[in-house]
Amino acid sequence: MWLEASRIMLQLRSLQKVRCGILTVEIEHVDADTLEKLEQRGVDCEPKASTIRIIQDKYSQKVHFSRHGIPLPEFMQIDDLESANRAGELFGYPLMIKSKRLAYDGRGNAVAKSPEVLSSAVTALGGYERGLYVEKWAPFIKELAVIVARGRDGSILCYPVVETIHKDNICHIVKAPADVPWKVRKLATEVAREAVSSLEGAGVFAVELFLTEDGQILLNEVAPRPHNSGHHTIESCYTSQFEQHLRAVVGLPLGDPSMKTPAAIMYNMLGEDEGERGFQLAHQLIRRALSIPGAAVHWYDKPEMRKQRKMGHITIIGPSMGIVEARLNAMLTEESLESQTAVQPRVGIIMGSDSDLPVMKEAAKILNMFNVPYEVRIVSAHRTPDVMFKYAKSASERGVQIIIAGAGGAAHLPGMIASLTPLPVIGVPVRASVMDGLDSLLSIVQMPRGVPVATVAVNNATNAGLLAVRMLGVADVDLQARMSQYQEGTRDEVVAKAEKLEQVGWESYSNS
Ligand SMILES: Nc1cncn1[C@@H]1O[C@H](COP(=O)(O)O)[C@@H](O)[C@H]1O
Repeated sequence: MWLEASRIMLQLRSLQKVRCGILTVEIEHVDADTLEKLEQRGVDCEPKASTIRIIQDKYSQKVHFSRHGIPLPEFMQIDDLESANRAGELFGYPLMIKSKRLAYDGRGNAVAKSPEVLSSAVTALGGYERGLYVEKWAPFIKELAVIVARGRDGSILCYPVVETIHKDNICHIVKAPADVPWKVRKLATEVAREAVSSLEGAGVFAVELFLTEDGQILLNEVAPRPHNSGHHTIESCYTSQFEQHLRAVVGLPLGDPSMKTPAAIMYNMLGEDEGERGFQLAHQLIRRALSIPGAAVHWYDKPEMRKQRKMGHITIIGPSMGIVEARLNAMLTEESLESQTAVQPRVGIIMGSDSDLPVMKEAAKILNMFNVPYEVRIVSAHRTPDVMFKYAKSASERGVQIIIAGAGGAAHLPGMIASLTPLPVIGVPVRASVMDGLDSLLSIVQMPRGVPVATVAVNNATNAGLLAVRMLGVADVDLQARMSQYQEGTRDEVVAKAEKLEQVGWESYSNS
């Protein structure tokens, strides 16, 4: 049974497009035979009554979640103008009016900015008969989403929290991971996990959330299926949401949901125009995407092109969010990628003054030797504190992975930089004109607990460069192999010198 299940899963995995609901495997381009086999193998191909109610009726979904104590915007059902007005008085305006059923991609939602426009907003949604409810306006600063996988045995795994950026109520861009503090990511994951734990069924669920200004996470809704906010996982995670869904439904162990690349952006290709013109515009974008590093194009091959219709998506992955954003801009603006990402340094070499350059250039020489891209800047903690602040804050976003900071005298630069960035900082005490560099050494090495600076010997920027290469080597097998080679080289040099000393004796060795 197990082998058969994995065989079916592998067969299904190779399919381009799989659409599933909870315990529903609705697969396009798959012969009835495979579906029959799934059923034979115990996969329910019909949704369960208890879960379908939650899927189809969003009001019931909200009632369900509020009963389970999941944080939600306040909501209530409206059946006529009287109850709608009552809701307006209770929640205030703007008031979010939602259709209970068939609401997706911005459809089935309307905003009433004042009591006067309540009726027209309701009419636009198809009237009270359609089944409506209202929600208190959630003053969110970001929309987040978490794909949660739940196995047949109830095991649960969460994908990284993403930020979804909407345009005209339609998902436009998904950024993975979301640029929010760690504690917000943790809270969002907890809320998503709780919401899915309260449901029945196996599969992947997309949990859409609001982040409010005061750091609260509110649940917006749960889509019980693979979702647009999880498309990036195809390229960016060890297990894509589609494979995960099949694993969950078939009853196999869930796969690793973590990201295998530091950053990803999913861009939805929406129809820009009707018909042929729309196809031409989409194909121009695809052409540009094909020249962008890390970009993967997914075209859904829908027969008809309509304005604002999702026709496909493009996922771009890369070593940092800043770099992925630059790639996206290059794709959308037709500017050359070089002008957007002229330098993609992995190491930043900074120093307090140009007088430090004769020492600090040795770090650059090492990075040259190992072909590690770097940038060199003069940033003074005392003379240009604002530049220092900006540099430290933007470094990680721009793809810098390690900062080597050198300074002399009251050498506060490495420590201050370390306090402003989560990146590792290597400090180089530069010997200034007095005290033989002891002042610089102590200023850099005596950091308070909680803010580490890896301090090398006075004036030894060579070691700072080598340490940076070793750090990068942890996740770069090529670089690590080259480091071993370098170490062998230094060893051979010493052995050769020792042999020579033995052969010629110390006197002629010192004179040579
Ligand atoms: N501590 C400090 C703050 N800003 C610059 N420095 C350091 O002061 C020393 C002397 O700098 P200058 O030669 O520009 O006077 C340099 O080592 C430089 O890193």
